[in-house]
Amino acid sequence: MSPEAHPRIATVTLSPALDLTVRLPSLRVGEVNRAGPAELRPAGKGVNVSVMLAVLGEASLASGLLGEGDLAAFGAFLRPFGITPDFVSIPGRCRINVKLVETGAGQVTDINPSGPEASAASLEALGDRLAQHAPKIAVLAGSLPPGLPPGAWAELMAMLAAAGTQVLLDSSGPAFDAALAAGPALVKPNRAELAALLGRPLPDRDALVAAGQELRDRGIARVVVSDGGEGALFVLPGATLWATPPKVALTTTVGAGDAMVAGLAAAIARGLDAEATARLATGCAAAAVSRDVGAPGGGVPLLAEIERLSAQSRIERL
Ligand SMILES: O=P(O)(O)OC[C@H]1O[C@](O)(CO)[C@@H](O)[C@@H]1O
Repeated sequence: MSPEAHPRIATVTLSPALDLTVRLPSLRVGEVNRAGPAELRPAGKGVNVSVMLAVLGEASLASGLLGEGDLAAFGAFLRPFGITPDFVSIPGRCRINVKLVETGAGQVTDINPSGPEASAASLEALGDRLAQHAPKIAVLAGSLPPGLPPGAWAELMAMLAAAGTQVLLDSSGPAFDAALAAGPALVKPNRAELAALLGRPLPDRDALVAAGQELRDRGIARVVVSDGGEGALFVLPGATLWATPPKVALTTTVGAGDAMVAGLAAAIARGLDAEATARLATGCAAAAVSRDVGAPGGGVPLLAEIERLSAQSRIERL
């Protein structure tokens, strides 16, 4: 089998989407808004992670549950990046997630509807397939489709445990909560998601660090908390760090967290130390924020830009 058939990293998206990105100077709610050309492209958290991994030179398997009517379009999008699509097909079409990028205020409004319903049998088929691939690392990312219980990620993790796969988890709400007990190797909530999980506000850096340590005490070896333009907290084996990215022009926040997760997956696959991990993940997120979303193919960042922003990120030991 070719090495590409067995990439060491798999991404799993249970509710992929076509992202419809519309750029306009400002959004006038309740009025007719005219905009330039819109862009529609395959996305969803794990899919975005696979694309960013490709930029970093890491082949990956993009898997998950995908509407049968979208398999061809996702395959055609992913293959040129060297990504191996391997979705379990479910009836219907995936959701269309709307991203309204206001160029004036530099803010993004996301509308993420629910996708087609998935069955327990489709999740089991996916778990079997992933266990056969036995990737070194699996990135489980995004929300759950209707039809699956909050324990869906935990169920997949149990199936991957026998294969010795390390799981990186980026989810939120009850699905995140339920997956914690299944022992992910890394979690990457943002500040709001972590506050929701712990049921208390996390108003400052001290509160975030305490919350990160709390998850470490629950047995999660790596806890990364993203905090927008402020940077991110990295509670990693041997070091607790805060990474601050250099100031970049904000084009879109869509996919910045996914880019950070890609950097984390690549860092673990490469055995990077804590500081190099924080640098790479922060550089990936900053490059995603400043990329030209209007460029053909959704403006995928260049590796050189990621390297520049990684090198310019400030790392503090806490
Ligand atoms: O699965 P969720 O949480 O609805 O997130 C999906 C959305 O998140 C993104 O992956 C950005 O993080 C978008 O591409 C996608 O529309």
